[in-house]
Amino acid sequence: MRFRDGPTVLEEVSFFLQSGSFHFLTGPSGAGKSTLLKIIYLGLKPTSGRVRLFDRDVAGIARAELPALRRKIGVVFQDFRLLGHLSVLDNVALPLRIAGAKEALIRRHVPELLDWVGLGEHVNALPATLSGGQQQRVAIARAVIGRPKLLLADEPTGNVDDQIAMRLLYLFEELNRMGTTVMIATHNQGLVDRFSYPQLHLRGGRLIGPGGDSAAA
Ligand SMILES: Nc1ncnc2c1ncn2[C@@H]1O[C@H](COP(=O)(O)OP(=O)(O)OP(=O)(O)O)[C@@H](O)[C@H]1O
Repeated sequence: MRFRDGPTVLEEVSFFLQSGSFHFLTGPSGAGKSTLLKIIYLGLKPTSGRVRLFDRDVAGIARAELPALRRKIGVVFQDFRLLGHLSVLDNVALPLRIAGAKEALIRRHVPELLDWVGLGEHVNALPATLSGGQQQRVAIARAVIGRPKLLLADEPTGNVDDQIAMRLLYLFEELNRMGTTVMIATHNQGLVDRFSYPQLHLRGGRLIGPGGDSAAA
């Protein structure tokens, strides 16, 4: 993967995420973690190579199919991408509303989840009135509320203290137990080491597996 005339950012990155698996994507800042997540989310087209998503070669996917495919993916970007004119509750409810969920279910589940991520007192707030760490948790709640097939989270604990970071990891574990494939990009090695999930480690644009071998998972 290259950006215009820049250097190669990802090279010979090859791996397979088993459905229902949980992986950490680690590596130093600038290693290409965000770029890889964006490629998986089909937000970036790699300059070479092939991507298969949900057993389909993405090269054969029509642009019109992308929204439906992306709805199967919960994603937490580093810039959160919250809708500024909607309350916290309405931001988090969005995937459920798009999926046609009943309002009564939304009113029950969304506040419950917001409570779990420590935002129970902010359900009616607008995102701009929250701190960065709080906005990040809104983005996380929105990513998990619809129980996606795949969860991609980019530094989801980057702006919170240790206690909340563990709570968020438990949330991802719970989602994984219910069948979601999870991939968490982070350079918080201390947090990663508290869990025994496999790590895909990016260094110099290449993937180093748990045993130090190139690629494969
Ligand atoms: N849109 C872009 N245009 C040009 N270069 C880019 C672009 N996006 C990323 N890069 C470059 O690609 C490399 C990898 O960036 P990326 O954001 O994927 O790293 P990262 O591992 O996620 O880093 P961090 O942990 O700091 O978020 C960096 O050298 C970055 O400058």
